[in-house]
Amino acid sequence: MIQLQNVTLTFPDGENRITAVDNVTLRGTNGTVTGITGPSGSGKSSILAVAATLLRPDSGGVLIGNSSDMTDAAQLSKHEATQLRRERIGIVFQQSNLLPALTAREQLQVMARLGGGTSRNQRAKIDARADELLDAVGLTEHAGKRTHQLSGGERQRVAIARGLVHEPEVLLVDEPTSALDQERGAKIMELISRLTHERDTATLLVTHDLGHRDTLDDLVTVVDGRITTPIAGGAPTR
Ligand SMILES: Nc1ncnc2c1ncn2[C@@H]1O[C@H](COP(=O)(O)OP(=O)(O)OP(=O)(O)O)[C@@H](O)[C@H]1O
Repeated sequence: MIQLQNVTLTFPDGENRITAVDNVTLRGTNGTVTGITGPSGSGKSSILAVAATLLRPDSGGVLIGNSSDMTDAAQLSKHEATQLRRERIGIVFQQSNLLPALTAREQLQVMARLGGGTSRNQRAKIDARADELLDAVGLTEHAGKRTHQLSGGERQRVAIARGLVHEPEVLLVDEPTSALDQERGAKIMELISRLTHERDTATLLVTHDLGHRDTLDDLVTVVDGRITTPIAGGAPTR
């Protein structure tokens, strides 16, 4: 589970500060995809960056885990936050940031080794997991291809597999369909939904595109940094 609790985030804006996230409380539970939608500039990516521990909020908590093993990521040092991210959070952000020199399989192996050990046994386990995930996203045949040899949809699938290879509890996805046509976008959303349910991750997914509403388990709308509408059993607001 991930829960943002009364999170506020501001950025410097000349002599003032702009409030990008305004007292947001939002919960993502295991095995569900929670969509976050809203107009451009409303604070969606900022919410995701706080959830990813990439930005520390001015105030509020970022609770990760279940009640027996709960961490407030907002209280961690930079080093501790990096460690938490490598072990417990999967990130699939815009422009999937795949490394051009690596094959699809290597992208996953490198990511998994950052969080795991380097013994021969651990490496073998990581390699097996990378192959299993490439299979889960339908890319076994493309495992040896480098980034420029893959289509946009294939790159997005590698990015999703990479986000899951260290078996995170939380998966954070920013606009996964923005570079894809309707059909490929629908496939990516179905893939994220299936993997979230199968792997029991708490997935937060930012999207403009409500054409894929059916693949979201919950949906919240952000306007001016605030959550305005929990829809159909959506997350709580404050
Ligand atoms: N690094 C930054 N420095 C200053 N202001 C920022 C920074 N990042 C975001 N902002 C501001 O914070 C607000 C929220 O931005 P954010 O990127 O979170 O919105 P968004 O809903 O994700 O937008 P979009 O849908 O266009 O990606 C905006 O007013 C934006 O200009």
